[in-house]
Amino acid sequence: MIVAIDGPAASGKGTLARRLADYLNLPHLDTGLLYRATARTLIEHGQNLSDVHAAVAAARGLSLTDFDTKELRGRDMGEAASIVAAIPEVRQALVDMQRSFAARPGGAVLDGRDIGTVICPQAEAKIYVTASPETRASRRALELKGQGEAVDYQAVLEEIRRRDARDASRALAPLRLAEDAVELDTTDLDIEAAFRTALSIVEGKRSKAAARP
Ligand SMILES: Nc1ncnc2c1ncn2[C@@H]1O[C@H](COP(=O)(O)OP(=O)(O)OP(=O)(O)O)[C@@H](O)[C@H]1O
Ligand SMILES: Nc1ccn([C@@H]2O[C@H](COP(=O)(O)O)[C@@H](O)[C@H]2O)c(=O)n1
Repeated sequence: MIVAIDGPAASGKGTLARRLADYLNLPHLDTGLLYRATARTLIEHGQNLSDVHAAVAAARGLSLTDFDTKELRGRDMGEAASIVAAIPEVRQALVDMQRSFAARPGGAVLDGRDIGTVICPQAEAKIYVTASPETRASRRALELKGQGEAVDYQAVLEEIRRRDARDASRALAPLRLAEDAVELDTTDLDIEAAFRTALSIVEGKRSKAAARP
């Protein structure tokens, strides 16, 4: 079964995707890492984030095994990733890798911005995770504080709003709710409650798929 989890920045996609993948014993791909790693390669080589040729070469050179997640997860890399992610040729260069991952025997859980709409429109379960921008910013600020970073809540909120606006307004594969996705607003749900709700959505879709002739 393919489970597609999409949603805006810091909505809890990754947390839910990891928990669901563990529970369902499926491999998980955090597709944001692909865009973050593409941006990091450009930065490391002193190249411009809007250099289409260099960005496509960086995206094509990626391998799913060489992600140093901790470094890629930084705030600056999130912002840089959203700039390269707006380049249609970069998105195109990353499609096959994501689809191959999703096509693993037994299925997979993928989280990102366009999984249910573009990468895996055939996914059996699609969840669009949201929460208010203020809630997302406080959760992210708490996370960063826990990692020892000095955090300005207002700056985190602005970053989240800016990234969402860029992701939702790009020409190719913008962030949006797939027609057949279930929206899960976690503003008033803790992680456990959000996971239970997500799991019930997935299990509902799985039983429906199994009942189909
Ligand atoms: N329902 C929830 N209640 C409280 N905290 C949550 C909830 N869901 C996620 N979090 C926390 O919010 C933060 C952001 O979650 P997470 O990293 O899963 O979001 P994301 O959507 O994957 O982020 P990004 O878009 O940056 O990849 C984390 O610190 C996580 O522990
Ligand atoms: N399927 C995806 C996944 C991510 N992006 C872009 O990457 C940025 C970083 O993603 P995170 O999930 O790690 O925060 C994100 O802001 C998007 O611009 C994407 O376009 N498509």
